[in-house]
Amino acid sequence: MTRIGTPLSPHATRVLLLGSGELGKEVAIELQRFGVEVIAADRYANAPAMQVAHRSHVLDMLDGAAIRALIALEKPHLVVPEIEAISTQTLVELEAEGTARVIPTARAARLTMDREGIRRLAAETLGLATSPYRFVDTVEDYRAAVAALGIPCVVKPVMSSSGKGQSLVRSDADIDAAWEYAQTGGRAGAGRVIVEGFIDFDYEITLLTVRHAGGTDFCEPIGHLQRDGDYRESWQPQPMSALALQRSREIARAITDDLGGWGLFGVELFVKGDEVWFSEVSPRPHDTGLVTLVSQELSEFALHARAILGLPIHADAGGAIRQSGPSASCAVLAHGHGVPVFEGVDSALAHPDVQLRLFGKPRVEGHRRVAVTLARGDDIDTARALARDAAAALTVVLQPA
Ligand SMILES: Nc1ncnc2c1ncn2[C@@H]1O[C@H](COP(=O)(O)OP(=O)(O)OP(=O)(O)O)[C@@H](O)[C@H]1O
Ligand SMILES: NCC(=O)N[C@@H]1O[C@H](COP(=O)([O-])[O-])[C@@H](O)[C@H]1O
Ligand SMILES: [Mg+2]
Repeated sequence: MTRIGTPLSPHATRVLLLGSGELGKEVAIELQRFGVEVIAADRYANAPAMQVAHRSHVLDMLDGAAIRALIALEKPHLVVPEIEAISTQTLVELEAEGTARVIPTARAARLTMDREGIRRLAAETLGLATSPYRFVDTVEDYRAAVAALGIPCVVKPVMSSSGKGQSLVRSDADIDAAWEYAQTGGRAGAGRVIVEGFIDFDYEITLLTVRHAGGTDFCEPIGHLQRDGDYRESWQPQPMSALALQRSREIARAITDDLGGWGLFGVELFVKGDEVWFSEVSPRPHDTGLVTLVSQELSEFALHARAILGLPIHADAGGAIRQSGPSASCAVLAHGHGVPVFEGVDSALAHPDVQLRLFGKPRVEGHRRVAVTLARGDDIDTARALARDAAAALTVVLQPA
């Protein structure tokens, strides 16, 4: 029997979000709908999820003592990581002490924080197909890895996300710049790098996989387009051969069973014909899964909220979560410095099958995703075109604070 209390009372069910970006904002909204007391934390003030939480905290989440103090103060029933950049070692300790229940598990947060942890688990322990890879710490070892894996290859800091510090080495001329970018673009400064052989896939997917009290279920596959290692468009369902879908589900089940716990995972896979490679996994809602805000009755955020609370999730006879038909999302990026102001919001919403989320990020310094457009269509191409057109109708003006 699952019980949920009343927020802001001694009987509250408290959830602490570690990370408060656009994905956490939607999770917070879904938890609010169940009357959960939501506490949002991040490295900066007025982060998107903080704007819809009961209260918030600003801290360096890579500082273990700060995480420990926050959990001692708030005594959350559940700790929900929303980004990778957290002192996950502290989460492992707090979970072992019985002080915190981490979603899905502290070990999953620790392994996926670092590309080395999750890659060695997937490829070496579970024997899943991945790109060939090497981890290197010095420029000499890096050059040897590029020579061994061949060009093209992909270079990434072990601690980074959304393509930060990532490059595709297409020729000898790119080798040194890719190393430099990996040393400066990672989230934890200079450090270890993964060099991956390039997979010449036909398409790539995110297979949203939800582990819940009643078992494991899958969403329809989400296709996506990435540029500079960051997502620009996603759509659902991605057409796939029956065999490729079956293999994708087998890989997703293997990796999520090993990580364990309850919650929604984004399993990233490369597909060529019937062949499938594991790329990486987020033990939390995925940016490409923003499309589920219009493509599913229960979005990935609603599924995450249900799963972590131990509530029922229902799949259809084919084993997939109910889906509403061809849908797409398009990321809106801002470039420059200042406070976003969105012009043309009415034009973006001129079509009846288009929706929009403006994240409310307080500032942009450089490049930042600040909104997403969402569309339904008779087919994937129509949905994608509608989402792109809506994004093009928006102008993000960056104003002085
Ligand atoms: N070995 C590879 N071969 C071909 N393409 C790759 C390879 N590795 C990465 N890519 C491309 O770069 C994209 C981003 O890579 P990856 O998911 O590892 O980065 P990330 O920084 O973790 O991104 P995010 O946090 O948004 O998931 C992939 O979705 C894929 O399009
Ligand atoms: N690919 C991971 C991803 O999309 N994460 C999402 O982006 C936010 C960080 O955005 P920011 O860099 O603009 O602060 C995170 O908090 C999360 O919501
Ligand atoms: Mg990725």
